[in-house]
Amino acid sequence: MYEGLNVRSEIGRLRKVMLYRPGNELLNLSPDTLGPLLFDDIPFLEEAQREHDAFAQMLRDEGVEVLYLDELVAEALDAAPSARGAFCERWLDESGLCGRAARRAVRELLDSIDDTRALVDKCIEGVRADELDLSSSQAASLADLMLTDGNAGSPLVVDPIPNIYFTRDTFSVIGEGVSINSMLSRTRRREGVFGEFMLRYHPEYGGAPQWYTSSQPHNIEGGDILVLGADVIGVGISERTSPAAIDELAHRLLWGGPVSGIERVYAFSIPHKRSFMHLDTVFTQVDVDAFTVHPGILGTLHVFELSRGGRPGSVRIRRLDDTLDVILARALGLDAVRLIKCGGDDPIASVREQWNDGSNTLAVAPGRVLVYQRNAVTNDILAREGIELLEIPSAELSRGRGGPHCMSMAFWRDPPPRMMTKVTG
Ligand SMILES: NC(=[NH2+])NCCC[C@H](N)C(=O)O
Repeated sequence: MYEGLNVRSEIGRLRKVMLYRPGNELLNLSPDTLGPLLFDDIPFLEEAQREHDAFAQMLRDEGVEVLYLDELVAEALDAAPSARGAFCERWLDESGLCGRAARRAVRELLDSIDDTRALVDKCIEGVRADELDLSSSQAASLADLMLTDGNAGSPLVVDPIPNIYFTRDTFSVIGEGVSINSMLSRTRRREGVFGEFMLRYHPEYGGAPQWYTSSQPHNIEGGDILVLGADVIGVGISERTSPAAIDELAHRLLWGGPVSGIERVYAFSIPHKRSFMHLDTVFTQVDVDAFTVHPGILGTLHVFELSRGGRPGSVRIRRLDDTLDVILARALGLDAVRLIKCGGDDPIASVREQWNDGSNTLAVAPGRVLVYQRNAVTNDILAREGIELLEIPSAELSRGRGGPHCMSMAFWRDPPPRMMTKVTG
């Protein structure tokens, strides 16, 4: 049996996590590209790195092994003789480069980098025209000429991949397998290449069962996937995740070849707007029976429960329109859960702090969570509710619109003290 990954809750003691430390890709952001690259501002890189290092150190101090995405990808590329070349070609296919000569020149640039981790980081950083040996005499097409003459309107020939520090999104560990997600935006689809190669070739993590693959046509993003218990997950039907993708993921989890252990999938319909970008911006679990939530989600929700139907291969869908606390209690097999409102009852603090990921927390154990320090109102309330907080400095990291949960992909968690598997009602 495959034994590299194991996540069966959001709160069991965290043993291993994958992060990515923001790098030079943030220096290739410019005011004109912020929109398509899904950033709201340009972070000050040095400070963002200091904050990220503090985040990683807090995790290590909690006994968590911290892995870095670019290091894992480099190890994977070094593990198989043809992997590096195949990776470069796949990355070039996704790069948006059109000219043949430009593509050749970028490939030469990549081939000139000996160290594999430096190659991976270069692919994340983006490529500027002035780094290439590409004069108009070598141009092989109109697309090349536009680049060499500086007519393309940007000094970059390949865009950076700035959202890669949100390691939650491009693939998701569910049980012992992964969902390799199919991202909605062009900029984030390019992140998929890194996870894909890592999960194919890495000596330890390659070969995990795949519950979804990025070649499937429907969009799904990891921020919408919450592993609520050993046999139950929640998925947001959101701007980024389509109901058709949830159908396919659920079918595979419930009926697929390798046994996933998943018996129920709860699909939560959430508004299609930036402050509700993913399910994990709306709520995250902080204790066995407690969640921090965006107050905008209180009220009746449209939720669907997917489970195995009577006939082989069929999926039963039950519509459960109810409030979040009732649905989560049902999903976890508890009599009740506590919902702790981001920003409490203050309408301004609640939207301000939710915008800065006040309800996006990462549990290292039941009742012990990492939060952004800047969300002081929410943090006070969490502390009063008995939650132990580890506060991450967050002036710069938060500008990418993601918090501790988005910035981490759990690889291994111990089972929580009480496995939550029973359906009530
Ligand atoms: N799991 C999350 N909530 N991730 C946040 C991702 C933020 C990123 N700027 C985006 O728009 O895609």
